[in-house]
Parts: sequence; C-alpha cells; structure tokens
Amino acid sequence: MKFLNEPTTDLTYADVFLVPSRSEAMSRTEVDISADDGTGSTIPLVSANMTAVTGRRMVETMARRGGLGVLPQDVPLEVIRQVAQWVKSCHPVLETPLKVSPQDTVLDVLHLLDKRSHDAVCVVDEDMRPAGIVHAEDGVGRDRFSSVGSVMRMPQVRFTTAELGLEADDDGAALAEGLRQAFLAMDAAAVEYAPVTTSEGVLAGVLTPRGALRSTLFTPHVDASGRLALAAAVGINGDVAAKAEALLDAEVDVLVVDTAHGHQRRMLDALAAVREVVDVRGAAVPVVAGNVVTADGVRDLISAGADIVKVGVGPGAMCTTRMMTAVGRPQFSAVLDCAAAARELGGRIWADGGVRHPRDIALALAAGASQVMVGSWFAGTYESPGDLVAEADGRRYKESYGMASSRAVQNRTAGEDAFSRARKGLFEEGISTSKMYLDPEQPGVEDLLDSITSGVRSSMTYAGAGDLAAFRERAVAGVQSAAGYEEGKPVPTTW
Ligand SMILES: NC(=O)C1=CN([C@@H]2O[C@H](COP(=O)(O)OP(=O)(O)OC[C@H]3O[C@@H](n4cnc5c(N)ncnc54)[C@H](OP(=O)(O)O)[C@@H]3O)[C@@H](O)[C@H]2O)C=CC1
Ligand SMILES: Nc1nc2c(ncn2[C@@H]2O[C@H](COP(=O)(O)O)[C@@H](O)[C@H]2O)c(=O)[nH]1
Ligand SMILES: [K+]
Repeated sequence: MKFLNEPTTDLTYADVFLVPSRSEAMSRTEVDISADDGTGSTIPLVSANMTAVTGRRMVETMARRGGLGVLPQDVPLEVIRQVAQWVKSCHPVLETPLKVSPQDTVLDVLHLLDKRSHDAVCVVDEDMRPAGIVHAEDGVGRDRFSSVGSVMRMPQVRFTTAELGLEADDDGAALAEGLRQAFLAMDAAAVEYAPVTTSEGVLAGVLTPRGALRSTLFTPHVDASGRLALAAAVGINGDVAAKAEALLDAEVDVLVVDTAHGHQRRMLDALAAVREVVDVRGAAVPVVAGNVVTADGVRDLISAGADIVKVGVGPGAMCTTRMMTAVGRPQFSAVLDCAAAARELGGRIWADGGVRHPRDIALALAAGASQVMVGSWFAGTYESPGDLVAEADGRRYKESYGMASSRAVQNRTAGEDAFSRARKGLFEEGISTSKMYLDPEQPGVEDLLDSITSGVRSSMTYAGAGDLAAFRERAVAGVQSAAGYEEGKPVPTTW
C-alpha cells in the first residue's frame, strides 16, 4: 500500500480513504478474495471468539461461505468436541434444516423459527424422510398446541443431491449448473425453501434461492476431508498444552491463543507450548496468537511460534480498554505496521475488532491483513448464540458483551471461590450488556457476508487488483478530515 501523503500520526479506519487506480477490464465476480495465510479460508473473514458471537451455528455458516468461526476459550471442552463433531457432519453446500416430527406442536415450530434466516422448518418421519414443511405463517391463527402434522404443507419444489450436481466428480461445473437450475425452479414456483434428499429419499439439507445463488459465488472452507472447518481459542492460563492436545483431538482446524495483553511472558510460554503440541503431532494446523499492536509484539509472537498474529487492542465495540488504561493504538496504523513486520518474517496478521462497515474490512486488507475478525457486528444476526429479544416497537436485537466484561469474568470464574471471583471482577475492561439490533434488511450473517464481500470485491477492482496480494500492492490510501468521512455517508433524507 502507498500513501498519497505520508501520514504524520496514527490512523484508524475512518481517517483513511482509497483512491481508484487505473485498472484493466476486470469483473468483480472474478476477483479472488481467498486468504493467503494457510488457514484455507476462501473469504478473509473470521467471527470473533466471543460468547455472544460464535457458537455452532455461526461456525457452520461462516465455514459454508468460506470464512472461519472461532469458538471462545470459555466453552467447555466437552461442548467443543460436540460442536466440532456437529459442524463436520454438516453439509458443505446445503443449509442445515430445522427439523420437527409430525407429532410436535406449532409452539415447537415457533420456538425454532428464530434460529435460522429461512422462515421454515422441515417435517421429517422417523426415517428422516421429508414429510412436509411448516412456514411461519402456517401457525398464524392456529392453536399453539395443534400438531405439526395438521398444519404442514407438502413442499412444492424439492431436489435430490444428484439433480443439484452434488454427486458429480468434476470441477464444479455440474454443481454450478444444478444450482442455477434450482434457483430458476424455485423462482418460477415462487418458493423460498426446498428440501433436498439423497437418492434414498433421506433429507440431506435445504436450499433457498438465496442459498443457491450464494453457493455459486462462495466456496466452502473445508478441511482435508472436505468437511467444514472450524477454529477454537485457547487462553494463556491453566494447562495450555493439554487444552491444545484436546482441541486437536476434536479435529479443530485452527488454534487461536488469545489474551488481552499478548506481548507478555505468559503468552510467549503458552504459545511455545501450543506450537510444540502442533509440531510433535505434525498437524497442519495454523497457530494464531494475540493481541498486540506493535511490530515488536509481532516479532516476539512469531519467534515464539505463531503463524498468524492477531492485531488490535481497544478498537472493539465492547471494549473499554482504551478508556480505562489509555493503552491501544488506532487500528488502521496498527494493522499496517504489524502486517509489514509479520510479512518480513513470513508471518501474517488478522485485523481484530473495530469494523463497522465493509469499507473498514477493505482498508484492513489493503493495509496487509490476511483476514479480518468481526465480533459485535455479527452478534446482531440470527446465527449468533443469543436469544432474539423484541423491543416494544418491534425492533429485534440480541445482547452482546465483552469477553473482559464483569459478565464474562463471572462466567469464566464460576468454579472459583467468592473472594477470588470478586478480586478478578475488579479488572473489567469490557461492557457487560449492549443491544445489537438485527438489520431487517440483513438479519442473517450471510446477508452481512454478501454485503462485505461485494464491497471488498468492488474495492479491489477500483484498485485494479485480482487478488489480495495485488490489492496490498496496488492500493493507494489518503488521509481524510472528519468532513471527508462524513461526505462519504449516504443521505437518506433531504437536508
Ligand atoms: N483485543 C482487546 O483489546 C482485548 C481483548 N480482550 C479479550 O478478552 C478475553 C479475556 O482476556 P484476558 O482478560 O486477557 O483474560 P485471560 O483469562 O486470558 O487472562 C489474562 C492473563 O494475563 C494477565 N495480565 C497481565 N496484564 C494484563 C492486562 N493488562 N489485561 C489482562 N490480563 C493481564 C492476567 O493476570 P492478572 O489478572 O493477575 O493481571 C491473566 O493471567 C480474551 O478473549 C481477549 O481477547 C480483553 C481485553 C482487551
Ligand atoms: N478490551 C476488550 N476487548 C474485547 C472484549 N471482548 C472482545 N474484545 C475484542 O473485540 C474484538 C471484536 O471487536 P468488534 O468491534 O468486532 O466487536 C474481539 O475479537 C476482541 O479482540 C472486552 O471485553 N474488552
Ligand atoms: K472501543
């Protein structure tokens, strides 16, 4: 990346803009946005290891669209094992259906509907064959204890995995054509949801028109066996090596060693222990470590065994670190400086926190990040773990909170005595409750991925870059005033 004028101060995303550069004919759909950091991500986006952000549905959905979800370090090992097993059993292309039996009730269906952005559940018999579907409106005006069997309807459109080209052993051409035909069939029948079965008639997943379209634009992030990939975080306290061993046993694909102050002795020791576990196993599992914001921090973490360094202190939406301690660094400069230091040593960085618009992600990638970690923005989606809550005016939200908030610290220290919990509770550096509203136009994380990736692809073609390496090379940035940033915002009303 070059600057129009050399900046004299550290900058964050809002301070910076990119100028267009001369480019040869290039389509936004042909731009390659896969990460070059050994993780296998085909889009450069990671969902943060925060309890309010990443659970099994987030991990599954992120991987299906090419990204990566990181399970937080507070999740018990047994749960991580179950989630990993479940994620790896999910179909890499088809969406996982919500399933009920004909004997379940309308109330059961209503409880499930908020768990997915597709407004329907699939009814299956005891052999897992689709018996019908129930849409949200099918329960309207019905007794909530009516059986599903009495309200369900037969699917108007259904597909087999063979019809979709999922069984074809080619370069993906059969699948692309199968998905196109499926989109057209659903569009013609005006249906938003179709079950997909195996040749034996067993439910394999569901397809929506949007899902079919997405599967032609996104490539799933899969492991060496073709199953969806996932990451999990490890803290720096306790038996770190044993935890890393257990995560590798659970078939976790990327390990993230994570703490607030990543440039400290305890982190270097924990990281070295994780590196050793991975190397002794000969596992092809990238090790990510953080968080730091200086080139020195990056060098020390790479020397201690990190393949990728997580960069960002204080930019997070739930984060009070800068106001409590004055510590941190404006995120754009932190990313630029740390990415250069990492690349000199053959390492990579992830830009962690503080992104609120697709432009911020484009800037982090232009500044040299191989991927960008998103927390709170993704908390306000169907796929985050929290329950949906409705305001009196109908707006729906999910609660988010920081991993260093007193709420998270209370959860993390639940097994300790009251005195030590109270002592730890004094050092909170995050907010315990915030409302992340679902955008009615973009309620699912995939809607956000659509918007972010289209912004990034477009940004890259303005720079004349066909992949992220070229983007880093060709991007030209400038520093703008607050008025310059303001000018870029859309104005939906008259002024
Ligand atoms: N990116 C960011 O800006 C931040 C992120 N977080 C996130 O919160 C989660 C919890 O992390 P964390 O609070 O590190 O908890 P951890 O459980 O990982 O433990 C932190 C360890 O580091 C020691 N430590 C020394 N200095 C500090 C410091 N200034 N802040 C925090 N710990 C320090 C602590 O010891 P002792 O308690 O004795 O001091 C403790 O042993 C992580 O997911 C982390 O990413 C938290 C804050 C900032
Ligand atoms: N200082 C704190 N930082 C936190 C806390 N919880 C999470 N985080 C960091 O924020 C990012 C996500 O940023 P966002 O802007 O996308 O929400 C996350 O990955 C952590 O690094 C916290 O309690 N305190
Ligand atoms: K902040």
